[in-house]
Amino acid sequence: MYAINATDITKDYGKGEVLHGISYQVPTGRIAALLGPNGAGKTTLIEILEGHRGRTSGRVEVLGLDPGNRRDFAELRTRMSVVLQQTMLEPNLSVRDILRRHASYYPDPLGVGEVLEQVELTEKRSALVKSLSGGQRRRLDLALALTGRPELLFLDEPTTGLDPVSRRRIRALVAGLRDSGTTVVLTSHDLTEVQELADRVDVIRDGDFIASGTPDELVRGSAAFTVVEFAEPEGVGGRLPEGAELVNGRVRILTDDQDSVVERVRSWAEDEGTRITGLTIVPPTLDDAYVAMIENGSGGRAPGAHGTGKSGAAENGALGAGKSE
Ligand SMILES: Nc1ncnc2c1ncn2[C@@H]1O[C@H](COP(=O)(O)OP(=O)(O)OP(=O)(O)O)[C@@H](O)[C@H]1O
Repeated sequence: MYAINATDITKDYGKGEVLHGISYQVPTGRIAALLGPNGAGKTTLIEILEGHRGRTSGRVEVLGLDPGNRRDFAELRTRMSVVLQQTMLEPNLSVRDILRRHASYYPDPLGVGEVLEQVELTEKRSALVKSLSGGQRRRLDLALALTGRPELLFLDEPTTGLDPVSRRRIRALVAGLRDSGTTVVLTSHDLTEVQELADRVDVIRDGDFIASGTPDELVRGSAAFTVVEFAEPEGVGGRLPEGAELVNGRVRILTDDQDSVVERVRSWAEDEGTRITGLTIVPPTLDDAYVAMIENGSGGRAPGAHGTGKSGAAENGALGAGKSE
């Protein structure tokens, strides 16, 4: 079952296509992250899915409804929520009043107490909106989005500007939503957050998908390397293992096969009659993989983990985005 099933979407604002016949699927109850550089087409796609922007061509089903159809859109508004990066709220209303008013727009809203508890803002229920801190304000945005018990939630940079504790709380909240069956579409430039939360990631560039998969699949399939490092051994006269470089007193080797590098380093040390100390092995992160992907184009080391447009989506069961023929 897909919460979102969009095929062959094109968008032309009048100066040529910015989305080139792309397809995008999000299974129900998953957290899907949409990544891409500035101007890639993320907002355009998301707004088409939300029904806030028309498409030039293609088919879109969101919760089984067409957001481009006026009647379907009216129903969708009661079943999905959007949390934008910045929201305008009346500064002189209290948290409680703003939530009460918002609840009146939905057929079966959560109670104000319940939703405040969910976002851990209960102690601020009587506070005015203008008196909230940035993190508290972000939690109020989420509370508003959750009030209508959405089946689908679009979240734009949910934790930007928050302190680490607030960030962790919001991430836990989002993960909890998924666990209770809500589908979440996340746009974030914080790839640690994406790696932690997302069940699947789709990367868009210049209006086409260039990679799709789980965070692990994208990391494994990328051109990003594991970094093997150890302290520069004494008494080796500046000699280093093959492929190594010296960086700030540490010997560094970049590899996509850490086991054979570690083996090679061990036998090198034996031959040199020295000991390896301070060995660290740091696997690539989604951040590394993403940067490699954007800088190198769509090429990767593991075919099938990602690919261009249609092939990436079609060949791997975990994948969902691509360009349809
Ligand atoms: N209203 C508009 N009129 C004309 N062109 C637009 C409009 N909105 C977006 N575009 C163009 O469409 C392309 C995709 O823009 P979009 O905002 O979807 O990218 P994005 O991936 O969300 O970027 P960012 O990360 O910077 O927000 C860009 O070339 C942009 O200039």
